[in-house]
Amino acid sequence: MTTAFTLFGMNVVHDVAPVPLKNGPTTYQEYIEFLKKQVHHPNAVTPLLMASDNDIRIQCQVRARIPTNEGGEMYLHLYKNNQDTKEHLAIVYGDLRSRSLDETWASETILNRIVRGAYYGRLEEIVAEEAAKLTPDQMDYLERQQQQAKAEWEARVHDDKPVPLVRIHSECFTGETVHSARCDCGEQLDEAMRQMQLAGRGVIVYLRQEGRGIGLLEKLKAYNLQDLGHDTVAANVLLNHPADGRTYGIANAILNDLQVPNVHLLTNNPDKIKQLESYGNIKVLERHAMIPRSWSSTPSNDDSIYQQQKALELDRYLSVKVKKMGHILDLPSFTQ
Ligand SMILES: Nc1nc2c(ncn2[C@@H]2O[C@H](COP(=O)(O)OP(=O)(O)OP(=O)(O)O)[C@@H](O)[C@H]2O)c(=O)[nH]1
Repeated sequence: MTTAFTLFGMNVVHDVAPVPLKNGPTTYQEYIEFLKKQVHHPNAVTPLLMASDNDIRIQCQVRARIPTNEGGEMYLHLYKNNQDTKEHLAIVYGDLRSRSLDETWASETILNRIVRGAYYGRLEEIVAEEAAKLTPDQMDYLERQQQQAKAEWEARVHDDKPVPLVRIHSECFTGETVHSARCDCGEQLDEAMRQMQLAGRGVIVYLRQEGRGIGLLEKLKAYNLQDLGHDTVAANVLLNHPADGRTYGIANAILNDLQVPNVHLLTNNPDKIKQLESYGNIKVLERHAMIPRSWSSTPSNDDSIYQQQKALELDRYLSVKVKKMGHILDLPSFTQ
């Protein structure tokens, strides 16, 4: 019983004392019915998707806090758009806010807003054992606390905030989930998160463009062609796909929604910079190189044959990105 209570029974940390409870539901069933009305308000409607300059429409539909193993935390933002059916994400560090998430939906309750993450400040449990005592007064309490938290957030916002670190990262199930050593994707994602956590501010736009846009099915076929000796570019082409089929219009719209007109972009890929800036609303003030970990030190002869073989595959992949895809990276002498 208490699990359901803690799901919805959250509040913003502030020094406002909870209002005394009165006229509340008296049974568990009454309490659940009361909360359901707040969460699934019959008249709450999704607003029209937000239009951006390039006619790509996106909307942040939900945001949630994610604590990480390293001790920091970020806010995951989930976006819908009018270009595809994918759930693109923004991993946000620090005080950046989504315009489309913060919009007020018709007839929504304060609990609607909290459940979809459009709240200010921080949430903490206020309801556990005594949940059945909750009353509509509790909603007024949340309402007042949110107004206060929003006012505090607005008072803290200054124009002179540092330019945020930004990474536009394409999904790589093999590199990020099953830790494939064929590519550096997992390593790059971890490094971007590490740097943003350290800086306290930043965004990783996580695009569902698996396999440079060809999808996992085709990427796995491409891996078999690579095992026959074709490189990562040739394998795509042999399967009748472009070497890189990705676009960055949705990333541009997401960054626009998060109100970051200037960015320091973590990338080696010139195409990302060119495409991102082509819409005219976002400027890449600095590019920060993503140097592969294995290229920042010379490989050791003590490595096992297996490790050397693995390193060879990754080096080949990285070299092709430099030689054939124009990535901006110095090739270490041992790959030439
Ligand atoms: N088709 C194909 N896709 C691959 C292969 N290895 C990795 N990928 C995909 O390549 C993409 C890499 O994305 P990113 O790391 O965002 O971009 P990048 O082009 O390497 O550029 P930066 O990392 O920003 O320098 C992901 O979508 C991976 O799934 C491969 O061998 N074949």
